[in-house]
Amino acid sequence: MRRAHPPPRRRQAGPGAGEERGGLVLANYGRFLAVEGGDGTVVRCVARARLRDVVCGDRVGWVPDGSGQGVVVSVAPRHGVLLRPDRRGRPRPVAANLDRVVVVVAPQPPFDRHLLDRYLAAAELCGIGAAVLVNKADLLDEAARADWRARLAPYADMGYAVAFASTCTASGIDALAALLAGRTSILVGQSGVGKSSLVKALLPDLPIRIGRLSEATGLGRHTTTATTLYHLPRGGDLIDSPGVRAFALWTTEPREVARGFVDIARLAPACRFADCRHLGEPGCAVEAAAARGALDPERLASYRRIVAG
Ligand SMILES: Nc1nc2c(ncn2[C@@H]2O[C@H](COP(=O)(O)OP(=O)(O)OP(=O)(O)O)[C@@H](O)[C@H]2O)c(=O)[nH]1
Ligand SMILES: [Zn+2]
Repeated sequence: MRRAHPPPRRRQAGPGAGEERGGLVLANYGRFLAVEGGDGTVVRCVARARLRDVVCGDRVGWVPDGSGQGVVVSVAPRHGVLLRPDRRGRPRPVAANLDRVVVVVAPQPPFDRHLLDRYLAAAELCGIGAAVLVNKADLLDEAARADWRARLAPYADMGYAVAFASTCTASGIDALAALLAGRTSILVGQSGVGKSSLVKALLPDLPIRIGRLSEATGLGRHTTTATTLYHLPRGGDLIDSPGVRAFALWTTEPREVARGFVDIARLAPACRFADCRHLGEPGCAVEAAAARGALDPERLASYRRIVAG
């Protein structure tokens, strides 16, 4: 539960304490954060102990500690926090202030529809918009591309942007850059679909940026595995999260899971029972819609698989 009243904010005061400045968390290395100050410089910071889970994408207030490092003393209210379950299954933030989750799929490794549904449900539950990107489009002839369009048509109908790209031929990369411009996005998807390749295609100077970051933070070997925010050349930011690209939902509670399925959530108010779980109850409008072809039966199957745990 959120507290009705936030605890009073302790003021940083006294000799030697710098003035509070605004910053953006570029990366989180566990104990240390890389914070970009207003002037674009990057400072290594630690967060006040009471500030739990300061993550990549957070807008923070920080003060210099007098030795070239900083202390994060406040975190601005967030929107679009992507969660993932920790080892005990409790939701923990991965990144904050996200506008879009881009779910990357590809002809190779074999497409896993259930996984796509899980990613989209996670984005919905976190209140973040989502898009589906078919990478490795170079492997698709015209007929195969039409198959993919048909397969993803239900998602386009739900309002998700569907795009094609290839990092090999560079086709679709410009369109992807346009889709990402002006927003903060994160790429997720199963291992091997080409997320690293896409990040490299979108940020041609990636090794230089990683070098700058590790220089500024003095945390060389951590910088390639940490969740990191990069400014995109055309505006907007891309968060690359190598360690957390595959994630499960943190809930199997039917009503909560159903909120993650926009097509099911739209139908649910017509179910006979207000607390219908869409698991075979009489008068279930969701099941009826799947039976008459108004709901993709595979979406209902995905929903039921998540609820089954
Ligand atoms: N044909 C084809 N292969 C690609 C394309 N993009 C990436 N690949 C290949 O797909 C394989 C996996 O690419 P990665 O970028 O490492 O995939 P990833 O999704 O980052 O994988 P993880 O790091 O395991 O999550 C590599 O062998 C790439 O060369 C593409 O557009 N077309
Ligand atoms: Zn129902």
